[in-house]
Amino acid sequence: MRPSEFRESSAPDAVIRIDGLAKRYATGFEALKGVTLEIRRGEIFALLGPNGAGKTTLISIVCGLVNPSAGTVAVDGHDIVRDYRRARSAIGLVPQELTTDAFETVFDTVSFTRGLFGKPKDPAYVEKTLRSLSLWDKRDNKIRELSGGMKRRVLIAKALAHEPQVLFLDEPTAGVDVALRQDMWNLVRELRETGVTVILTTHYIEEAEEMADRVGVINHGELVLVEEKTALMSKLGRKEITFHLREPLASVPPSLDGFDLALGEGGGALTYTYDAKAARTGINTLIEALREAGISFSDLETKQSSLEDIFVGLVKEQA
Ligand SMILES: Nc1ncnc2c1ncn2[C@@H]1O[C@H](COP(=O)(O)OP(=O)(O)OP(=O)(O)O)[C@@H](O)[C@H]1O
Repeated sequence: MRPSEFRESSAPDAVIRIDGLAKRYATGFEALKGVTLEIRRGEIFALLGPNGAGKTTLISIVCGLVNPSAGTVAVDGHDIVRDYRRARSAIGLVPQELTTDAFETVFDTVSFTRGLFGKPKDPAYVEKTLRSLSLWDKRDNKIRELSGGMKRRVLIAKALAHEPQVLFLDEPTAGVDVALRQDMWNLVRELRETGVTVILTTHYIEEAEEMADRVGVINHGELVLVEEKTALMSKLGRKEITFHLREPLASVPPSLDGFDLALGEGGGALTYTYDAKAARTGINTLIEALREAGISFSDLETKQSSLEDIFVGLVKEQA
């Protein structure tokens, strides 16, 4: 199966439906090559991918900032092209950095953003949002007077100002310290409790592991994998141990059949794949079995599978 043909079964309650989405920039570069994806209402979805994979392009199209070359996107049932305003008002976008409003107060900037979406003034809603983000005490502070962490919270408050159903977070913890990262993660979980669907982009596996219900991996403009987080993490937890043998083997002896082994380097290396998170990895038993089989090794090395390996594996599989 080619990555561009990747399809998941249709979700019963999808808040976003992306179908065959492609983007070719004016330079001729194909940033998206037919992405099909459904985001379920109320989930936290992490979009992972290396630099230049197409994450920002995908989000920008869904948010109406970039025009697609082909394909369709519906947000809460509204087509992003034909019914742009309604689709856009269902979305809150949290950018990476705050660029304006430095002299405005926290309360005013959030109220103003609400107005931009044509929503009537609702000081009670703004208060509730600021309280939920621990910003209420800072409501009369100017934004430039806030710490970096508080500024990030203001970005979220602004994105929530018009009561969107879906919140996009673009690299929410890029360049933030560990404490603030934990803080952001808690915040996102709390948002989900309120029924908001959250889609975040990240380079950090750890972030996806902590927060996401499902993970999508995008590479070279193609969605190469969409999986429940737990299933993906078990793949990421796999490790390899390679034994460099003193004497090359023609084949793996039958006494070692019970182990997940692969013979490489012309029979000179034996690689064992195991689950690093399992209570029993089987390494000790394997070493005993090797000794019993009279196989001795001169060196060994271990390797943790990374997101990169998963990409490589997926690309190979689908080539
Ligand atoms: N306006 C543009 N014109 C031409 N090419 C573009 C344009 N915007 C993005 N690209 C190219 O499209 C590809 C995907 O870019 P995109 O910003 O979507 O990637 P990304 O996954 O968000 O990367 P990062 O993690 O670095 O933010 C890149 O190769 C980029 O150079």
